[in-house]
Amino acid sequence: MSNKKATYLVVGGGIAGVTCVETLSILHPEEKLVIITASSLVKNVSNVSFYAKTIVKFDVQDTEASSLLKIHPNLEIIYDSLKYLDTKNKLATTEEGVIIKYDVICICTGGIPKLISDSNKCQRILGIRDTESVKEFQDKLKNGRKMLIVGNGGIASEIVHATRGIQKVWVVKDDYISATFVDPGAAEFFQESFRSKSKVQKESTVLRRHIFTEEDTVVSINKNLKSAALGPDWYRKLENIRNEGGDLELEIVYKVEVESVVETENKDYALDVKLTNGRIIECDFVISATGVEPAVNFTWDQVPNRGADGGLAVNEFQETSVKDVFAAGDVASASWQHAAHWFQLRLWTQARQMAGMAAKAMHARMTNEDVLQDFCFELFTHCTSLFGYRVVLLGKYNGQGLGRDYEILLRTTPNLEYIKFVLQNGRLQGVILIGETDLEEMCENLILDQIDLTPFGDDILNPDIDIDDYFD
Ligand SMILES: Cc1cc2nc3c(=O)[nH]c(=O)nc-3n(C[C@H](O)[C@H](O)[C@H](O)COP(=O)(O)OP(=O)(O)OC[C@H]3O[C@@H](n4cnc5c(N)ncnc54)[C@H](O)[C@@H]3O)c2cc1C
Ligand SMILES: NC(=O)C1=CN([C@@H]2O[C@H](COP(=O)(O)OP(=O)(O)OC[C@H]3O[C@@H](n4cnc5c(N)ncnc54)[C@H](OP(=O)(O)O)[C@@H]3O)[C@@H](O)[C@H]2O)C=CC1
Repeated sequence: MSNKKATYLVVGGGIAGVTCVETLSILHPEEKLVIITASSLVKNVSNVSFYAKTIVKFDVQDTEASSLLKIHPNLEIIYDSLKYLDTKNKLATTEEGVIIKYDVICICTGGIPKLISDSNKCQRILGIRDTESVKEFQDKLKNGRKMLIVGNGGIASEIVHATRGIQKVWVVKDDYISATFVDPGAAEFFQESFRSKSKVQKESTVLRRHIFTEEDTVVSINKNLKSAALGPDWYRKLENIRNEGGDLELEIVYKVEVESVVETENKDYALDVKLTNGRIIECDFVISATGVEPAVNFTWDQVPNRGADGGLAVNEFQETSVKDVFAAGDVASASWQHAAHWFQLRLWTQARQMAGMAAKAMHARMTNEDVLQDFCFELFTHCTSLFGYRVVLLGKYNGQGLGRDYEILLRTTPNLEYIKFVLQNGRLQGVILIGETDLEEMCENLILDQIDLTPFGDDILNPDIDIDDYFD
C-alpha cells in the first residue's frame, strides 16, 4: 500500500479523462495531477476541424498513456482501477491498495453496453464497446453464417453497413431504421441508396414542406471496463471479414423486440431467438446494440445524486451533488437546465466538451475564480457518417421536445443529399444534413440567432438560390 497526494485526480483514460488531463495541463501545469487508468492505452484526439463555431469534427486514436507525460510536467499515471472513494476525507483507493489524497476529482469512468435481458445466460449475445469486444465479434463473423442485430442506433447502423458475406437480420423497435439519429425520411434515403448502390447518379431534387400532424411519429431520443469505448471508424475493422461471399440478404424486422434467446443443441444454428411477434429466428450469434449505461463501478462513502439514466447527476459545471467531485463523459448525466437547442447523447463530442468544462471548473475551484458554462452547450451538434454519407445533426433535429407544433422543410436528392429543417414559429430549431451540403455554418447561425425565416418561405432550401446572400 502506498499513499500519494495530488491537487487534481482524474479517473479513466477514455476521451473524457484524457481531455480533462489535457485541459488541466494548459490551465494549471504547476499543480500535481494524477490519472488512474485501467488500461495502458488511452484515447487521443487529433485533426480537429471546425465546420462552424460549435460544429467540430476530429479523429480519435489509441495512444500510450505515457505520452501524456510530455504535455504535463507534474502528471503521474497510475495503471489501476478506482475501488473506493471517501469523499469526506478526499481519499481515493485503488484495487491495488494505492491511496491518493486529492483536492478535486473528476470521474470519467465511461459506460458499458446495456444488453438485452438474456445476455447473462448466453455467451453468444455480444455487446460492442472496446477493442476486446470487437475482436470477439471479428471471430464470430469469420465463422458465422447468420447474425441477428438488435437495436436501432449508431452501432447497429454501422454494423449493418460494414459487414459483408454473412446473413443479417436487423430487429428494430421502430418502423424505420437508425431511429436514434435520423427520421423516417432520412431512413428511406439511406435504404434507397442500399437499393441503387450507385451514389453518383444524380436524380431530380424534391423540395417539400410538411406540417406536422397527429398521425406523424415523434422520434424520441433515448437514453469491468478494460479499455475505453471505440469511436468513429471502428467498424472499418469489420469490412474485410468474409467479404468473399459478397452481399448476402439483409432482412429488417420492424416494430418488434427480442423476447428470449435460447441455445439449441443438434440444430443447424446455435441460437433460437424469439421475437415479441412470436416469430423464431435461428442464427449463430446476436449483437445487442441497445445503448449504453453509465459505469459507476466503485463504492463510495456517500453516493451522489443520480440522473434518470443512472449516470452521476452533474450541474452546468460538471460538479456532482458531492462538493469537489466532478464527472464527465458517458458516466455523467447532464442535470442542469439545458439550453433550448441542446440535449445529452453519449458521444465523443460531448465527452470532450464535458471534460473540458470540468477541468475549467476544477481549476476555478482551486484558484477561487468564477467560471461560466462553455458556449458549446448552447447547441447540440453531431458530425458522423452513416451508410457512407456524412451526417450532421444540429439542435432539435428530430423535433425533440417541440410537441406537435412544428413544421418540416425537406430537400432531398436520392443518393446525394437529404436536408431537413425543423421550424417552429418560423424559426429554425434543428437540422439533419446528409451528404456534402455545405450548409452547416448557415444552419448553426440560424438556430443560434433564431432569425424569423417566414419571409423566405420555401426558398430557404431552394437549391437555385444561394441563401447565404440573404444574410450578407
Ligand atoms: C462501437 C462504438 C462506436 C462509437 N462511435 C462513435 C462515433 O462515431 N461518434 C461519437 O461521437 N461517439 C461514438 N461512440 C461513443 C463514444 O465512444 C463515447 O461516448 C465516448 O468514448 C465516451 O468517452 P468516456 O471517456 O466517457 O468513456 P470511455 O471511453 O468508456 O472511457 C472510460 C475509461 O474509464 C476506464 N475505467 C472505467 N472504470 C474505471 C475505474 N473504476 N478505475 C479506473 N478506470 C476506469 C475505462 O477502462 C476506460 O478507459 C461510440 C461508442 C462505441 C461503443
Ligand atoms: N456514429 C456515431 O455517432 C455512433 C455513436 N455511437 C454511440 O455509442 C453508444 C452505444 O451505441 P448503441 O448501442 O448503438 O446505442 P444507441 O443509444 O445509439 O442506440 C440504442 C438503440 O437500441 C434501442 N434499444 C434499447 N433497448 C432495446 C431493447 N431492449 N430492445 C430493442 N432495442 C432497444 C434504442 O431504442 P430507444 O432509443 O427507443 O430506447 C436505440 O434505438 C451510444 O452512446 C451511441 O451514441 C455508437 C456508434 C456510432
